[in-house]
Amino acid sequence: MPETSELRQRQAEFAKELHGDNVTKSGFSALVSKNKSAQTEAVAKYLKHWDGKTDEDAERRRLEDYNESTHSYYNVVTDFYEYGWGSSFHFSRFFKGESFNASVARHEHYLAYRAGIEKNDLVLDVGCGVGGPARTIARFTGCNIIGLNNNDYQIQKANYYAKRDKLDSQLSFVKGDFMKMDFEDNSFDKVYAIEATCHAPTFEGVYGEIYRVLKPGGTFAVYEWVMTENYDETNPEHRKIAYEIELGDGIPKMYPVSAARDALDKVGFEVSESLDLTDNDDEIPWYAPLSGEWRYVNSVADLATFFRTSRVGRTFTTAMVTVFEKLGLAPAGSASVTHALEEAAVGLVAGGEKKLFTPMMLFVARKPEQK
Ligand SMILES: CC(C)=CCC[C@@H](C)[C@H]1CC[C@H]2C3=C(CC[C@]12C)[C@@]1(C)CC[C@H](O)C[C@@H]1CC3
Ligand SMILES: C[S@@+](CC[C@H](N)C(=O)[O-])C[C@H]1O[C@@H](n2cnc3c(N)ncnc32)[C@H](O)[C@@H]1O
Repeated sequence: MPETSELRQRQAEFAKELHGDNVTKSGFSALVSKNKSAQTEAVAKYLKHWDGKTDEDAERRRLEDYNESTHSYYNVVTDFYEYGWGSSFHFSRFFKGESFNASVARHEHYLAYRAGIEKNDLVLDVGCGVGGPARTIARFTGCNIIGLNNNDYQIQKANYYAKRDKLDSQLSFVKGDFMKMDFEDNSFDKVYAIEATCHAPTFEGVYGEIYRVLKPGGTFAVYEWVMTENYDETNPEHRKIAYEIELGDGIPKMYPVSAARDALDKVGFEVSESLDLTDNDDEIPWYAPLSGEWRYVNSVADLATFFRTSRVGRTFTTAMVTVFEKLGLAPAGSASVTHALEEAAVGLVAGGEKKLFTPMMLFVARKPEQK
């Protein structure tokens, strides 16, 4: 069910009740500052469909509730993401000698390069998070970016960070559902999406909206989350891994790469690139931080990140949050969020190791000039 004006208003009011007005906090200090009853409600809204079932009816319920479910997911995980990962909520390739932050930035630069983004372009970032990639790409290209996001808390943070970094003349972040955008047809020179459109109930729905708002001749570039051609939905072990990724990452349904590729064709794009960036012989795999393999650490600066993302670090965080919750310092339900995130980590690493899943299926597509 796409966003309605009533849903938009209700989500904005709920976000204010849950997070308050202070978006400068992150991590644990943000967690303990939440309105406790609102946080418990947000956790329940996120987890209500995750009952272990993968039958058609369960999938239908999750797909129908995609907007509220994803909005709730990011209400309860954003502070954990910033604490454990930073302000760019995506994976990247890693190269020896390159720091975690350098890898993240290079991954964003590469997408901007493949999208052909130029100075003064008006660019749409679909599912913009707290604006990490938009800040990097705006600095890298000199373009102007509008970030679209259906999570109020993240939009507030993104606008705050843009002002803090003196990028607010190039960047703005607005509320909206990428399945039903408020933008006019043919509004943007370029569009990109980084690990966001996988939250859509259908690729055709979100890609169709992206096609509509892109100018004729414009380019769309995306890092998409898909199951690879090795994935077999009828294989219980495979389906369990996909379910862990869906549950732990707030995704109503993980689709195969063919579904994304077919959707691009169906809505009218001319696809010039379709490349799984994990299909390589990199010494350090994209899931390295979640694997807990310390041999992958490239620099002292990365030790804190690798600790927080490793199984040991995740267990420590879960233990801390559990104690905070028992002492009444953290809202009820906070520990269950860390358990869901643990499922995400386990499913993502398994999906990566078995080559059943990729978080960086690169598609580059063009909207034809008007005939
Ligand atoms: C949800 C989508 C489409 C993309 C997000 C990709 C990643 C940024 C996240 C996926 C799993 C997340 C986890 C964490 C940070 C962000 C992710 C890697 C934690 C390391 C944050 C700290 C917690 O204690 C453990 C989390 C494990 C999962
Ligand atoms: C994993 S985060 C990636 C954020 C950002 N692209 C980055 O790389 O940091 C996915 C983003 O998609 C947004 N999102 C999910 N469903 C959405 C929807 N229906 N409409 C707009 N944004 C949505 C989430 O709120 C979140 O900001």
